Amino acid sequence: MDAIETNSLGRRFGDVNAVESLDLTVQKGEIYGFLGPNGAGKSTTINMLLGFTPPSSGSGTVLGYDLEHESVAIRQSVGVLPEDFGVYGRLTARKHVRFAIETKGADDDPDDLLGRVELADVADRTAGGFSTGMKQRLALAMALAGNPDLLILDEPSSGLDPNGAREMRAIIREENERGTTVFFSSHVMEQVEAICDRVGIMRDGRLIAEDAIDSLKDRFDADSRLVFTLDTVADDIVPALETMNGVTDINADGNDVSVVVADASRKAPVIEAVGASGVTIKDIRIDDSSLEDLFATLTTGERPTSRHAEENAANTTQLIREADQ
Ligand SMILES: Nc1ncnc2c1ncn2[C@@H]1O[C@H](COP(=O)(O)OP(=O)(O)OP(=O)(O)O)[C@@H](O)[C@H]1O
Repeated sequence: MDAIETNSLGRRFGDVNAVESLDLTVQKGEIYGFLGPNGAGKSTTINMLLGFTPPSSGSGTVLGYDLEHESVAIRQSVGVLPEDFGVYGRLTARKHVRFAIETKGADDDPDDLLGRVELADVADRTAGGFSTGMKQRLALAMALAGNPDLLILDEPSSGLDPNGAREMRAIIREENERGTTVFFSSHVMEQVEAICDRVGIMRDGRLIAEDAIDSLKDRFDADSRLVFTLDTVADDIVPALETMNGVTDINADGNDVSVVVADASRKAPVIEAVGASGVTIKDIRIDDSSLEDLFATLTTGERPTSRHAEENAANTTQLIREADQ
């Protein structure tokens, strides 16, 4: 049994097809990133999964429960972090969590749940004075009540600074390592690339791609760019590279030569060819397509226009990966 399965699930609001013919499969134990720009249909999908919005067509199950007829059981079994979560300013963190435990009819120790989100030290403080990151983590502690097999997190990192987002990712990973399936929606691509096993990308109510991130990059011809800084650019180097198999674009600018290859396996032959041409390579920079590029390609049909934006995206992803290690 999959954690989430939908079959041709759809929801219309008047003329708007908010979600259309959605076939989604989230396997047990995975971290699944549900991506899409504003208005793509992510929240409507989550609301249907939780039984808050009835579907106009199709069907689905969450943890084996039918989403139309067993939504109470779904809400009892799933931990949810809603996008618009608000705290009760005068209640302590512990009281928030105790409330969630009682609502679920569970018997967790509130301090244990607060410890799992790094809030044990502030259990007696009122939540009104918490930072955005602390509020998000408090909401996550509440979602953990009842030891859910599935966590549905709607934009869990929204409004967080890089440190807050990193803490959130570490906690999500820990919960996943305890065996919890995680389904989270986001439009922050780097967050998803840094943590998810698989992603599904929504556009205009439809799931336009679903796969492991690396496979998605392969499938959508994500390219790699090599930027060489040479001691001198010999006249024949650009024509020689142009004839190489897999090279799709070349630009020479001063002593910099930038070469785009269609897939990552073509990088090594290009580096060898430049080395063998007799020039001295002073520096090589490699930019692999990031999920940000892929997302832009899939959701707008265009590659990012600014090289700078691409570099930023690649660098940010790298920084997030390094920071998480
Ligand atoms: N209650 C509603 N009544 C009318 N239209 C709605 C309603 N809820 C959603 N929609 C429309 O359905 C489409 C999908 O919206 P949805 O909120 O699911 O997208 P989303 O991907 O979650 O976007 P965001 O990232 O902005 O939250 C949008 O065109 C939205 O305007």
